Amino acid sequence: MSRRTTPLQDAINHILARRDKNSMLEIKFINSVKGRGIFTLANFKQGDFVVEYRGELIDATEAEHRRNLYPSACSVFMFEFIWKQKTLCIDGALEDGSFGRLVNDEHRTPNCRMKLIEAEGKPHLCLFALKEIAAGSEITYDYGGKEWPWRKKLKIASIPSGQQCVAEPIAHDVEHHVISTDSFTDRELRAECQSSRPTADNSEHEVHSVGGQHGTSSLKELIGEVGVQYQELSPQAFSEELTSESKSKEVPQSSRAVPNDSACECTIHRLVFESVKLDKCGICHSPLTAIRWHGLRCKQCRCVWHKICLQTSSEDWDMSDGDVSSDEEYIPNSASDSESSGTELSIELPGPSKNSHAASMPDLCVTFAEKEQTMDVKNNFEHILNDLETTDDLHPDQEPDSSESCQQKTKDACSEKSTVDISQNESPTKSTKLIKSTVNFCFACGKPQTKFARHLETHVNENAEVAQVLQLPKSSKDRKVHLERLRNLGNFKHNSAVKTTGSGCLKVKRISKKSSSSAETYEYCLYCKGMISRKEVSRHMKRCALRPENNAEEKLKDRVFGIASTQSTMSQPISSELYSVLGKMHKDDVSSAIRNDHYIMQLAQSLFNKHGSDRSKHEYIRQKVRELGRLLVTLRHTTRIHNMEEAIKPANFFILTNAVKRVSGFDTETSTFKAPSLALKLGHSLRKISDIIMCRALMEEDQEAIDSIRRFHTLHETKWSELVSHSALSNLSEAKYNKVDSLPLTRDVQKLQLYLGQQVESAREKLGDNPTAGTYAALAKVILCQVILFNRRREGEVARMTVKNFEDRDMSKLNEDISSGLTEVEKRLCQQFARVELKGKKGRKVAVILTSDMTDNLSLLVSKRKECGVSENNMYLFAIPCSDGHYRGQFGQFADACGAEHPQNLRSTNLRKQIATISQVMNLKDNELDQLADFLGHDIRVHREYYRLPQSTIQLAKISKLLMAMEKGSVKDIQGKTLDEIGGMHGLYVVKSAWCL
Ligand SMILES: C[S@@+](CC[C@H](N)C(=O)[O-])C[C@H]1O[C@@H](n2cnc3c(N)ncnc32)[C@H](O)[C@@H]1O
Repeated sequence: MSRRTTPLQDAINHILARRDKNSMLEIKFINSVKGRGIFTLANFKQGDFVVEYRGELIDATEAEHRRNLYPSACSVFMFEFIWKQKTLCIDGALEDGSFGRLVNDEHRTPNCRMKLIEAEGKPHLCLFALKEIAAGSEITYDYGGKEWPWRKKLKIASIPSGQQCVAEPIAHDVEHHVISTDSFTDRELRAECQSSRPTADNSEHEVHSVGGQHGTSSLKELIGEVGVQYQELSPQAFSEELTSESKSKEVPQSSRAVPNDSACECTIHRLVFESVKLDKCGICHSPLTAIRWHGLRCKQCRCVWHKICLQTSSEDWDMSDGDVSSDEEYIPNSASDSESSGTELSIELPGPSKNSHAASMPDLCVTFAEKEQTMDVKNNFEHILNDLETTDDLHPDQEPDSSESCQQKTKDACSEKSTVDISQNESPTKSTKLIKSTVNFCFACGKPQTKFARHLETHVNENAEVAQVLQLPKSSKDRKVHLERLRNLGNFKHNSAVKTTGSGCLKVKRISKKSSSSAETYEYCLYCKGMISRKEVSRHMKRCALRPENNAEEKLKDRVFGIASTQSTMSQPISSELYSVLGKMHKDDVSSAIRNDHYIMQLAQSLFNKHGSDRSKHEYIRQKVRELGRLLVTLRHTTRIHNMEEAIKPANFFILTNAVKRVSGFDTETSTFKAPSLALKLGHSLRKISDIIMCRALMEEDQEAIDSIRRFHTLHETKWSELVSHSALSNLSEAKYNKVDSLPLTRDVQKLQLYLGQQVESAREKLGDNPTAGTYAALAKVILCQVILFNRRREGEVARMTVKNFEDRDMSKLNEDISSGLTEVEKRLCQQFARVELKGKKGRKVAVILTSDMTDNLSLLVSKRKECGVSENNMYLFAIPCSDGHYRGQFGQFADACGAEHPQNLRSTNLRKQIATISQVMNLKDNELDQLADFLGHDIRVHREYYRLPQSTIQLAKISKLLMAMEKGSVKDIQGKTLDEIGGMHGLYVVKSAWCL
């Protein structure tokens, strides 16, 4: 009996294979504070190897160098330890899809413990189960140390985790003794796991020695060892650790929660509002994107945060200094100037963090309602975060309120409550907070302003548009309209950045008290670009001062889509026609993700540019973008990637492929996809998106982005096939193995033909007697099937035939010269039949032949359109009354009713196969076969390859004759004969052949 692999061996196997236990573990997004975590899919036993903390092994100097280079959110992944008297580090900053780097801290009841394992002469960090771990549990271990902010017993755990970047490496509680694979046995490991199960009180101090130094040290010794280890690892960090300790004693209780960033010693952050590029928010860790976003940066420690993240965690921050003004621009306190709209709002974005904010963070607005906290925050954040001021709703089309009345409203609102949390009425899952604001973002410099018109004066010399607007008379309507436009433009740009990065606050134009507070319920006005509640947007657009006169005919019902329609000179504008195409999608998180992703919308626009004029392709466009939308939703749920631009980054390639596999139902055990074609389609779409980003980068001359996309292309070309498409293609072809052919029987087809003929007759009579939408529909549906069946044409091609196609049918007389080459029967047929040309698959011209009866019936149908309620705008011949669509040629109901033996085989695809196959039996000449293929709209190559006698039949009936002849050694008998001719002569062999025994 084979021995069970020991945990140690198991660890080493996984180390050497650089593999995680993919079938036993999974990544899950927990909340925006903790981020992702690793969860079990199966049970683990005590002592089992769970996962390796993989990354790049580097020395202390390189680690130091990288720590200075990395944004703080990346350096939390650097895990330092001592090995053979040397300080080394595993740098897990690269999002390589491995699991170990995502395991979170738990110091009271961790279920795993970190061990050093030596394999191939190198140290590896591995987690082993401290106890039985049931499926569905989060894997945790004790990071060690004491100063992790999330451990503090404060109300929230929302301290910027990125802040511990420098202190973190020394705080990871890895065993500081090297565990050599020689001296370290599994028994020891298991025993050690048992003995080292930490208790709530002492877990932080427990360090166990195994391997070289067996036995357990006393607590005192261990604390000493940890101290020594601190000094050995990073003296600077150690002293900073001490400094922060002592500082925490000096500052008031509330400031203890200020992240003790040992790099900056910031107990008080000095915030400025800045446009940042590569840094991740210190709280939610997103985004890391080439697109700039607006964040608050501490002037001292250079850390950045999203405004909303900071707001949410602000109750634990000591900002007593109050120095939170921008470097260049002081943002005044509250009063809006006469030209500030004073009506703006900020909305927290929906997204992966939405629920988690609701679940795990204190509700900011509720917190502010508590008196003491309100004072703290008001004193310290007001200048920058004055979104929290309240003003009443204003209609933007109305004249703005005077500053006095605005202030009065502010006071009124404040007296009720410091802020108004409209979302409190909403369900907890829809926890979008609406925070009233007087801030507008300047379109020129991107900074938030409360005195917008006054601020614009600073741009008067550099921007002709601003100069023009500001020279208009102060109280003129024109000036107000143009200021409003510029205000919206700045907010629109801001929102675009927020949406692209997937996090932050959206500025909306005004809030409807009736409507939901979810950001998804806000849309853009096509004219002024103001963001308005969906319910009100049509009404607003009718009256929008910026609506051009020639837009009067524009259908206001057309959906105004989301913010991803970001219009920049480097991206193509999203057309209102595309909005209405996408507006027909089912409203769910996928469609929301689509409309809020800039590059999915850009891809949709490209598809629309190509195929938009063909209405039948609209569904295809929707399908394409929905595939990507599903991928994006998966990425958002399982990773920190929020948008397609981030997903396309080379560093995220593995994450992306994993997400594609997940969406396509990849099973790691069997290496099969549930939806292999989806995986392939996503590969193509991602490539297209990367091309779109490349185009933008080329236009912007953004070398960084160009290089990044080139690297992505290289990865896509070299790795995609290995990771995704190869398996997907094999799955697809394997699915066709041994598939039973389901060709319809000729007698079934005849029954169907007969039945359809009868149905046409009765439907025709009914329509003649009583022309209603119902009788019209009955005739349209049955003739459609009749035409499809007769022509063996693709269902969609006939169904999309237009009235014009029908009216333009070829009714010309037969050319005399041509007719001389035809037989009598053929001539008669030409006189009887009409031929209609249509656009078929891949834009090929295909023909439909109509018998004289069919032509008569279709003419009747056309003549009754108006009476039966078919809209004049509906161009389809088989139009649905009161709709702009057409009927589908579905045989199902007719096939069931006609008495066929195998009604399930009576489908348009099978009927096409039947004619193609029977044509083989007829032994048509090559040119005849090509004519048939042309008529059927088949690519000739495809036709020859696929629509012949079922391969099995050909092999059994024909090739076998050849093989048997060869087996019998009678090759000379079959010389010069076709496969068919061999038949009779060698029939005898069939019985005698060994092949048949
Ligand atoms: C090595 S990473 C772990 C993976 C991380 N959760 C992620 O999604 O990338 C360490 C970071 O995770 C977060 N973290 C780990 N344990 C946590 C806990 N118990 N509570 C809150 N945040 C935690 C902190 O932000 C920390 O800086």
